[in-house]
Amino acid sequence: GRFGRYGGRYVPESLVPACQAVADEFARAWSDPGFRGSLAGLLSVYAGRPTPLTPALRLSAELDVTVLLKREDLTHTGSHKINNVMGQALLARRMGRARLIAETGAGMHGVATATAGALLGLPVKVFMGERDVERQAHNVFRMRLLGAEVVPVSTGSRTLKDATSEAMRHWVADADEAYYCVGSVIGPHPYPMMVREFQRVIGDEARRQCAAELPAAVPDYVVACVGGGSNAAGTFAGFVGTAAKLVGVEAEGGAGASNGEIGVLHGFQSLFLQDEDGHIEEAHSMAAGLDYPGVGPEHAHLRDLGRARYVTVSDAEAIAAAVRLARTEGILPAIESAHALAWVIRAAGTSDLPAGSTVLVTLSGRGDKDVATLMAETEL
Ligand SMILES: Cc1ncc(COP(=O)(O)O)c(/C=N/[C@H](C(=O)O)[C@@H](O)C(C)C)c1O
Repeated sequence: GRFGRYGGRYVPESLVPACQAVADEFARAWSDPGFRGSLAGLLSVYAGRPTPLTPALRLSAELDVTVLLKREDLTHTGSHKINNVMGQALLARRMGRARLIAETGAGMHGVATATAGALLGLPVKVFMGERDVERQAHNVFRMRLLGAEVVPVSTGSRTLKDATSEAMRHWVADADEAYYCVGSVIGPHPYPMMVREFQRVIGDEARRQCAAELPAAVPDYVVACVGGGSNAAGTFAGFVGTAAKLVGVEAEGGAGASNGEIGVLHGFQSLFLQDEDGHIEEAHSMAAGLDYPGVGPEHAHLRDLGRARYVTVSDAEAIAAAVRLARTEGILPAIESAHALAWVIRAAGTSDLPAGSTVLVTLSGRGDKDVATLMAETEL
């Protein structure tokens, strides 16, 4: 359960059996063709996979780099979160669990969990920071429409960090009946590895699509935004064995991999924003999905190995990138995904991203939930 020095399982004794039960069942399920077939079937007929790899022709011409967009915004519920939740919900049913617990920040993971609960007939309880309940109201309504109970969390910074802590506290109290559905490559072992495995469908598909469509078969760069890091980990998984350069883009205000120090939170050791006393600091990102003060352990390890590079972009750069994609390609990305594109726009034509390069960018979600934010920030 480790990625180099990172990862592990730093949980209270009372959670060890629950985490081990998930790890054991996942190992069995992941080598069971029946489970794999059920998951692949649902991802196809229900979640809408495979997602397209869309050439952004007008934007590519403007930037003089070839931009290919991996369209996780086109999955059912509108983000990559559905990939992970379908796997975990099937696992929960296989384990005979009676209900699902989840944390959410941007609400997309909460919506995906509520969706899977409705599909499989499992009650869902989603913990969400009060600040996020306000700024992602669109998704709170969707969760409730889908039959989930949304529990506002009013402790701490009232965002994702506190929602995750509250969800884990609740799981301790209900570990026999409830299954904790983690939304990113964070948490105690096996979650970071398991969520990466559920999300690697992004990278595995993209690898095949690049092999079919690119003369070089592999893009020069693979870029994805990083909150906890699951859409990036899934995308990178398809290319880590190739020569493609991997770039994770964090929010300036929530950059665990870029600005963090080693620490422990939410059951795992990784890189977290912390003060000199080792207290985990609050993240400050306009993007609720990136508003996390740490990063998944696999990314911390990839950074240490030098196999992936982690950069940050500002709120303003992300907003400008979202509007630019809308106007050059007719695609309104989630503000989280716009962070990945913002780095491509900044770097295009420089030694970081030379003219003529081919770059694959994962669009982790669609921007419906962010329309109010974008309208408020943009003179239209
Ligand atoms: C559209 C979209 N794109 C990217 C992210 C960042 O999550 P990762 O892919 O796990 O880094 C997110 C994260 N969303 C989570 C959520 O909706 O609850 C997030 O807030 C937490 C699960 C970490 C997202 O919604």
